[in-house]
Amino acid sequence: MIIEILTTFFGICFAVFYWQRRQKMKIFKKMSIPGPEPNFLFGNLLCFWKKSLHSAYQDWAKEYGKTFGYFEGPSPVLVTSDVDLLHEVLVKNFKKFHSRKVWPVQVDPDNDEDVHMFFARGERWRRLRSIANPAFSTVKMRQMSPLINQQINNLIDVIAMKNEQSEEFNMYELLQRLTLDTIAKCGFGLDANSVEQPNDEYLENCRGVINDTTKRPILFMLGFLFPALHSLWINIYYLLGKIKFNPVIWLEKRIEAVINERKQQQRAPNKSVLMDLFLQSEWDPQKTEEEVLDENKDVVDIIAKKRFLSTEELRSQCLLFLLSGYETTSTAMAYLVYEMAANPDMQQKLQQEIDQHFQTNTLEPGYDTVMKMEYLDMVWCETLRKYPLASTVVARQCTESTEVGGILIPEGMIIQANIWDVHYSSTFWGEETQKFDPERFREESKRSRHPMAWIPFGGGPRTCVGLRLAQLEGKMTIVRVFKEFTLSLGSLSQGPLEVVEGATIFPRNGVHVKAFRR
Ligand code: HEM
Repeated sequence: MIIEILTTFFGICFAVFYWQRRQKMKIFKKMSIPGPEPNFLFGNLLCFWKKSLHSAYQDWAKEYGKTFGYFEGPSPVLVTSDVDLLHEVLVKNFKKFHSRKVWPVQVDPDNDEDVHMFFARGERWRRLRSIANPAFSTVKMRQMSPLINQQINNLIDVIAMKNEQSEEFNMYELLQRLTLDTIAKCGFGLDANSVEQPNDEYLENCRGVINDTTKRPILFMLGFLFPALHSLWINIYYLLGKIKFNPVIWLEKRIEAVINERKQQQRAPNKSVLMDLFLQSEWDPQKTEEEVLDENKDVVDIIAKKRFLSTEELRSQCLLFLLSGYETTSTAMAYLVYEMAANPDMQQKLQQEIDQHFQTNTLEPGYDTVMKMEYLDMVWCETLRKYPLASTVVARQCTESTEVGGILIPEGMIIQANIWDVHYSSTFWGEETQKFDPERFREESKRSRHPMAWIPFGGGPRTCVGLRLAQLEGKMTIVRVFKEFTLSLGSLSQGPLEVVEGATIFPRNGVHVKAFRR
């Protein structure tokens, strides 16, 4: 009898659950948006078991057109490579699309304390972003140039050594070390030298964070399948971190120690160090909101509030900059190096431009000179067109139902930009989109192109805040490496470059090269 009652009870629960899911999954049909048929439990998530997001999106775009819908568990995601629709969502209607996609195992963007700019939304995002923006101004970039040059010196020394020993080496690995040292110096005033120290703890743990999602696939899958149980998944995540080593928690603690050390030193803030800018904005945790506002009577309340970060936000913001400063720029440079080594004629052209701007070997390229170099810019832009390595993060959640491009988007729906499809579209880039061709970025062709045709850094008010730093560091490094060396592909990087998707899309086996002194 009890067994029959239990069976009936669970049967009814399952039927209700099944019916509700199926109802939710009718949404794209009601909107007349095509897409792959979802499974009632997984949605279309099982497709990503074998394929990365960006390649599945490209395949689906071929089958269903520029705009289609799929499901992550029960959550609908509208994917689009329609540049007008993207412009509406990212730029024109930003007010209703200011939120990013909320991942199943991440902090609550509105209620948790330790939220950084990437996850924040609404007013909180506005405040965090307005504090971070000045750190990436042109003036700051000029101030950071000498610090970046110091870090590149170490890289050049290592390449010179490899050259003397006629050794093939993984340039991607070295570039990761360089970008970590640079963000450590420019971001936190730390003298790291992971370029010359193979087992650097920061590097190991940053790599650990980037690979974190792939280490807990079951937890992340559960999070996608049952998003309503968000707080359960996040608690399990932290619990696992206590039982088993978690690099995120390790880095958070180290950052906290660095913050405390810097506070105790009580020295004048260094204008070129990001953390000092944040420290000046820290809300003294001992003070109440009224006291802070009282001390800032000269400014209107809301503006006074806008100037401050909580201690938890400060720590999270620093961790965000450490990770984003390290991973993305090194990957972009690795692709650029690969293309230059694979295309010696273009490498030679780049070297000619470098030689025109820098006559001697003892060069210290700064912001103003590298920004003037036209061919370097064309090579940089074409690299990011061919390899939009952070494309999967360009997504927005609709916070208020609205019509865009003739489609009524309901509140809560995710709009995902299909950047690979845009960057490989023959409409903007001609027929040979697989070919690496910097000439696409000659000034005159740039002018006539749609503003959303090239968006490796995303678009609208939430576009990448570190764009200028990435560009400066990337270009300065390339100038110095190719001024001194000619690179050719090593035996381990012959053949087409295989890419793999993690936090970014990166070369699976690195970029192996041989260096020859010029
Ligand atoms: C080549 C290098 C880089 C690429 C390709 C890249 C790409 C991106 C992309 C696609 C986004 C999402 C934009 C959107 O949703 O519209 C983003 C956001 C962001 N990036 Fe970068 N990035 C790079 C370097 C950096 C660096 C060096 C930093 C900091 C030191 C940084 C910090 C951030 C932050 C904080 C955000 C979040 C902005 C917000 O939500 O307001 N990025 N980046």
